Amino acid sequence: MSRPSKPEPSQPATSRPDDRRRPTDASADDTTQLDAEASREVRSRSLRLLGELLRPRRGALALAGLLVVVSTLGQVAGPWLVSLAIDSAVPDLMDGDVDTLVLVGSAYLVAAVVGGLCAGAYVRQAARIAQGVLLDLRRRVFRHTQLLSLEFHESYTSGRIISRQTSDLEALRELLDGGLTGVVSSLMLMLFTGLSLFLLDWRSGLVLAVALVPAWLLTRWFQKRSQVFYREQRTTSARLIVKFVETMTGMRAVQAFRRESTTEADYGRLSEQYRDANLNTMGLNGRYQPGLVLIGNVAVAVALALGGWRVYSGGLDVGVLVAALLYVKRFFQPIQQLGNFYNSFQSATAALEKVSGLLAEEPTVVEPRRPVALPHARGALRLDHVTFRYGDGPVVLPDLDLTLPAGQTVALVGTTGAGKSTLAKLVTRFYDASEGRVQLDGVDVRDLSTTDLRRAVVMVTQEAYLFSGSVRENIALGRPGAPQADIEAAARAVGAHEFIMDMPDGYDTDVNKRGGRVSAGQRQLLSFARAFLADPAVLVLDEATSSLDIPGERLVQHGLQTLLSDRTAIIIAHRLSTVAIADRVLVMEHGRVIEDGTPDELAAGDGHYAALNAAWQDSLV
Ligand SMILES: Nc1ncnc2c1ncn2[C@@H]1O[C@H](COP(=O)(O)OP(=O)(O)OP(=O)(O)O)[C@@H](O)[C@H]1O
Repeated sequence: MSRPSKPEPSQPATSRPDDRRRPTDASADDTTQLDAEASREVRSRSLRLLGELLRPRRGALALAGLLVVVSTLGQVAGPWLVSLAIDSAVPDLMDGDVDTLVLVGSAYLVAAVVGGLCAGAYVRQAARIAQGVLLDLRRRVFRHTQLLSLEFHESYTSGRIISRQTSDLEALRELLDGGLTGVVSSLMLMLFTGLSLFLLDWRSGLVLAVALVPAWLLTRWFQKRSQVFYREQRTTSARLIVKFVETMTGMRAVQAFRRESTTEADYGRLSEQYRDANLNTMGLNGRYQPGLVLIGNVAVAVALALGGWRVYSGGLDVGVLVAALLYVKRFFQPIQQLGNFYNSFQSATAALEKVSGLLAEEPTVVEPRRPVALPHARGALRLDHVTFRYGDGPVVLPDLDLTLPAGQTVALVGTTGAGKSTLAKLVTRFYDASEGRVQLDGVDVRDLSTTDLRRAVVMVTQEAYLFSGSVRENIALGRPGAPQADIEAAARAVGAHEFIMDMPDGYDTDVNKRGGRVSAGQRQLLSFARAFLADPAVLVLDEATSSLDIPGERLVQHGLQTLLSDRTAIIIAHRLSTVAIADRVLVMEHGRVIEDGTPDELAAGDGHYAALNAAWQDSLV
């Protein structure tokens, strides 16, 4: 029997019902427009996360604050000391008194040295805080994503998860690494420079205040536009990553269905959109920055003209004018940095919103608070009036009532979409029943600890996933810490020992290196060995559909029989040979068991199984 292969987990969840998406959860994170309430919620969620990350670092933050204040004071003291030097020290020197100049000069030096040292210490301190926050976040995102139930992973594409862990964390890194440190010191510098100017000469201060009006208007204009452009930049970049990851992970399907030109065209279109979004933001910067420089220079010119006139008419000392001009000039320099920062701030806010959305997702399958201990399960299974639907979707299993005695081998057969895999996912508790319960040895699986459950029930999936590492490590996953003798015994039992010994380094062969590549059948045998070593009471097996050649199938069949021995087994069967070794066959359709009996009984009848069996027999001729 052949059937279409399952959707790759990384493929977009096009068939999933979208109506259960909440505005604040991670599935809404690709939306560019949110309504007011949703965006408030998203913002407060991001701020909560930021608070959680910063709270343990309060002391370090206070120290950074102190360092930045001292370094800024050191910087703003400069122009004021210059004015003192011009207006007092130089005249004193002309009168033969050198002390003032020495005093002012020394003060300048001390201010410069202390300011410089504190600025350096501030940068290092800020970097330590930023890196600590990023480390926490990176670990949290990874840990959390691993903890989330299969339901989440089946609906959230892997491209999007990769986006969270890479480009979103990268945006936060950029902000924390460079931007934020610079902006805090820039803001401090502007504040202190403005204050010093007003204290030194309030009339020049007024020139600055007037110049701030167009600068503020320009900045508002810039902010509004860049907000849109920046969101666009981030969404187009995320789409690009998603497309890339999906194409690469689904490469086999892409090539098999000759989708190369379509995917290339799609990717090219997304790349162009990304380029346009980048050009938009850069174009905006190209107008904002020169605008600010112009306003700053006009302010300096006006302050110079007015101040020059006042010096001429005796209302202002030259030194004060020089210092005032230095202050005005300095005031505008950091604004440009603020403009730049605003961009990375935008990306980082969007990134934080998405990351906090991911972290706000909760596992749908939760560990019981007070688990019932089941250290040695026998393997008796019961599905007690189980009804199941994915999320708010249609009912997939309606009121299924089934008893599987310990030690029975049950083959599940049925049309595609009948609910066989769903049944397997309920028994292994990757999902919880919507109604009714699944029991193992009379205990509801929701009351078992994950450790007991995973020890008692093991699932061998179609893909027979191998982790990077040696053959030995891959088998040992069944029982971590198992001695070599047990690993080898497991491999021998399922018939994998011979081909393992033929590999370049035997059990130490790396499965991902050349020479370590294994065939589909061998891969299955390795996963059987892993399950054999785990020795569970219940085995759930999604039999591979890949057409093995006859010797390969025989090998796998033999391995399978040893693996089953006398444990309870549920096999989603695709081969007649597997069904034949089962004690019982369940034929499923639309989530219901429509036939139930031994293979011989059912084959002798005139139901679905008999027809299926006849077709199988014919295909063997
Ligand atoms: N993660 C999911 N989210 C929503 N619906 C799902 C999900 N997985 C499966 N379904 C739906 O549930 C129904 C049963 O699917 P299931 O995979 O259990 O069938 P199956 O009998 O194992 O089919 P196949 O032999 O093709 O694997 C199908 O209609 C399918 O579309």
